[in-house]
Amino acid sequence: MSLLAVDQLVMQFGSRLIQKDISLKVEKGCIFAVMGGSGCGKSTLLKHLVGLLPPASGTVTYDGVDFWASDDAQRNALRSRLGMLFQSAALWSSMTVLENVCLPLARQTRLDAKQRDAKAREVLEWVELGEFANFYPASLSGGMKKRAGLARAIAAEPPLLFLDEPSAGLDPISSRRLDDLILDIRHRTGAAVVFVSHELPSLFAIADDGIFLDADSKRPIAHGCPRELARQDVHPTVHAFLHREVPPPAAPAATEATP
Ligand SMILES: Nc1ncnc2c1ncn2[C@@H]1O[C@H](COP(=O)(O)OP(=O)(O)OP(=O)(O)O)[C@@H](O)[C@H]1O
Repeated sequence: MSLLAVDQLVMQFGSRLIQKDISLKVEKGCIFAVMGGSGCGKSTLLKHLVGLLPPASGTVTYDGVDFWASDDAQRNALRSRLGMLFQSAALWSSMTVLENVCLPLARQTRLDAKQRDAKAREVLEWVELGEFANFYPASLSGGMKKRAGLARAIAAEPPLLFLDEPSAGLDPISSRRLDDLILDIRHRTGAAVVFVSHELPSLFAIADDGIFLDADSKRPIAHGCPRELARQDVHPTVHAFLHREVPPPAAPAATEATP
């Protein structure tokens, strides 16, 4: 049974279709990339997966339990097994970095205050922010905020982590450090990671599997490891994305000949 399985998911806002036919599986320890051009629906897909937004149809199952068919108590139990890093890191600005990282420990574990403090400090050391535990988010750089958000996402050691563009806006060295950190988290905790990214170096360096969502046809047009997809004969849009090329113009739609 897969840690996460998505079957025939349809994403829609009102009558506006965003994506359909989304099916995927994520196994323990897998780093899974959600790829696609801007606006194709990657962040929306993550929202459906982490329980923030119900899909129009289709199923999302965790260890065989259908998330959206579950009752509130079951959903909350499933949500507590997921860690999430939002694009903006979404740290609480009125709390110190340490307090931010303690939050999921208070909600999702039975640790007492002293144990929570010790665990949060350990995780902050891990992301190299040990010295910044008592800083407020406003006094951190963009890369440090991302790492603080990552520390908060992993603190309770969830088996599944969702990261929305973790390296967006980072310089190449910070981005590389974040990639190494994600690999290290997988190595240390065995967690699976689902991440959205446009960053080719990150996609090639860390993803084992993935899905490519196409904005034009509004459905996935490739499944697989980005490194392997880059070597294969794939849809021209996927090829252009993975090789950083301008895609060839789409063939004009067939029209009836006029006399
Ligand atoms: N709450 C909403 N209501 C209506 N439409 C929305 C909402 N959220 C997103 N959309 C639309 O859904 C589409 C997909 O948005 P989404 O943010 O998921 O794309 P994305 O692939 O993550 O984009 P990017 O790579 O630019 O971050 C967009 O056209 C967006 O305008």
